[in-house]
Amino acid sequence: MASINIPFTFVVSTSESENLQDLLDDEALILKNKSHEIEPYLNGRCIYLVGMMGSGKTTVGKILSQAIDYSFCDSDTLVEQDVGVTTVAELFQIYGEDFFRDKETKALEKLSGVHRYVVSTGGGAVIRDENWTCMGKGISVWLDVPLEELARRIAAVGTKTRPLLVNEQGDAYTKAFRRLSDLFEQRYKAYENASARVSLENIAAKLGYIDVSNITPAMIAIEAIEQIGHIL
Ligand SMILES: Nc1ncnc2c1ncn2[C@@H]1O[C@H](COP(=O)(O)OP(=O)(O)O)[C@@H](O)[C@H]1O
Ligand SMILES: O=C(O)C1=C[C@@H](OP(=O)(O)O)[C@@H](O)[C@H](O)C1
Ligand SMILES: [Mg+2]
Repeated sequence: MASINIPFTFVVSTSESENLQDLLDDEALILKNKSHEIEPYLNGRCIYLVGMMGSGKTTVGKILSQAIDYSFCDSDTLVEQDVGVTTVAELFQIYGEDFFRDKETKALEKLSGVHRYVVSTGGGAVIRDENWTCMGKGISVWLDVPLEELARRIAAVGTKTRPLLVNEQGDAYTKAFRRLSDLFEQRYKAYENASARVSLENIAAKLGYIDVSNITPAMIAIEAIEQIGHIL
C-alpha cells in the first residue's frame, strides 16, 4: 500500500465523555468484547461514519476508534488543517461551500489510501459520487438520528458551528430544525448508500426507551459494531 502523506499525525483527542475509561464499565466491556468479534474480519478497512450534522459522527467516531484499536480522523479537521483555518464555518465564510466540498473530496481521497482509521465525515460528504468512490474502499455506517434530536443537539452547541444553518431566521432550535429538514429531504437517499445503518429509533425500541435523547454515544458505537458485524 503506497504511504499516503497525511500532513499531521492523529492523536485521538478525547474529551472526558469520549474516553473508553470514562464510559460506564458495562458499556466499555461490551464495546471491547464486540470489537474482538469483528476485528478479524475488518482486514484493516477504514470505517466511515456518515450522517446529518449533529448525528454524533465525531463523538461516536472517537469512541469507536478506541474500541476497535483504530486511529481516528475527522475529515472536517483534515480540511481545516489543510487550508489553515480554525473552523469549517470560517472556511465557508472566506472561501465558500464549493471550495470546502473540493477540499473535502481531497481529504477523502487521501484517506482512501490508509488503513485502520475510523473517519468521521462531514454531513454533506454523501452528496458527491467521487466521495462514495473513496468511502467504498472501506465500510460506511449511517448514523440515522431523528431531526428533532439533531436540532436539539445543534441548538445546544449553537448554530454558528454549522455554516449551512446560519442564514435561517428564528430561535436556534426552530432554524436548525427547518434547515435540517430541507437538507435531509435532499440527502436521505444518499445516506441510504451506506454499507450499514444505525437507527437511534431502533435502539430506543430495543431498549424500551420512549425517545432517543438518552441513548449514549457508547450505545451507538456498540450498535455500529453490531451492524458492521452483520455485513462482514
Ligand atoms: N448520543 C448523543 N447524545 C446526546 N448528545 C450527543 C450524542 N452524540 C453527540 N452528541 C452531541 O451532539 C453534538 C454533535 O455531535 P458531533 O459528534 O459533533 O456530531 P457530527 O460530527 O455528526 O456533527 C455535540 O454537541 C455532541 O456532544
Ligand atoms: O452537512 C453538511 O453539509 C456539513 C456538515 C459539517 O460537518 P458535521 O456533520 O460534522 O457537522 C461540515 O462538514 C460542514 O458544516 C457541512
Ligand atoms: Mg462532525
